[in-house]
Amino acid sequence: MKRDWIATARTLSEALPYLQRYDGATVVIKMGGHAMGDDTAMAAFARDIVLMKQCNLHPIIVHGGGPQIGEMLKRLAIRSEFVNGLRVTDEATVEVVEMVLSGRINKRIVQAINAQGGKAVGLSGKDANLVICEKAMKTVKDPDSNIESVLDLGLVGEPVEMHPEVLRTFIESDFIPVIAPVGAGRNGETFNVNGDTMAGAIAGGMKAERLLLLTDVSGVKNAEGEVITQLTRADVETLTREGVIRGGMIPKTETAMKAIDSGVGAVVILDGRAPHACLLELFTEHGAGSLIRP
Ligand SMILES: Nc1ncnc2c1ncn2[C@@H]1O[C@H](COP(=O)(O)OP(=O)(O)O)[C@@H](O)[C@H]1O
Ligand SMILES: CC(=O)N[C@@H](CCC(=O)OP(=O)(O)O)C(=O)O
Repeated sequence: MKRDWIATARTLSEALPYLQRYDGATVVIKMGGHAMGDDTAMAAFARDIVLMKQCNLHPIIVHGGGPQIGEMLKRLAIRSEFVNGLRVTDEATVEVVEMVLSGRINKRIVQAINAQGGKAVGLSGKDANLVICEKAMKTVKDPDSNIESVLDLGLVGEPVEMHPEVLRTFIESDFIPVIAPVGAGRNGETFNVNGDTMAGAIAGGMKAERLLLLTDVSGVKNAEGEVITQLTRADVETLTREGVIRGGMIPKTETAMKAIDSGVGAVVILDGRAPHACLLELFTEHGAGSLIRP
């Protein structure tokens, strides 16, 4: 028993250099819909976020909710399809997307953080014009003919303008922002934004030290299924061309590249279902997942 206490004290002591490194740092944490666990796992995640804030880090949470949107669309008998990890979104779909993301999921996370003694505030890209979007224009290249075509994904938004002042105000007053990936259009449209894309835009706008993308795999895997611990831009391009990075991993790696170009210190793609994933990544030498840095 005594030895356990000493080990606990040693772990706390070993956190000192990391606490010093991240003192006052902004860390954007994106929790994917697949990484959201049951109430116990959510409470543990929320506790770790409150601990970070207590240690003078400034966590900003951006969440997804793809599987939960999918369930609701199914109940409402609305068909849905994904192209390159993005949901083709019509008017009926975007209504459901906003309801599920800004409503149920956002408030679940807010409540979980508040239950641990934090002060969380739920927002979407619409609040204070945080994230203004335009219709996403995605191009795909046919690998055989090399011909490029533009995809029409409907009301899928690409962030084009950020107004992060509201986040700074909240952070300075010790609030923890929890952001749903819904964006405002310039002509009153509501846009469905991929959660990773939203997290990247927020991290870029805030020049965050770290962007953590929490998902349901332990990192970016190679063709043999092994996690690649460090990735360069060239690695990402090759793996995507070869189809090893596909589906939901495409918006994550694209986001990582863009975030780094906008001044984010580093991006980590890691398994959010692992207990204390964020604390291990930030405060110990046992960081897990795939690290992408400039
Ligand atoms: N090279 C790869 N390495 C790891 N996962 C990959 C890769 N290519 C595709 N994936 C898929 O991407 C998924 C993560 O994306 P997604 O389902 O959108 O997660 P989230 O809901 O957490 O955003 C993984 O569960 C995996 O099936
Ligand atoms: C355009 C687009 O695909 N939007 C996503 C938004 C939610 C999301 O990104 O959720 P995850 O992080 O859990 O995947 C969607 O409709 O599913």
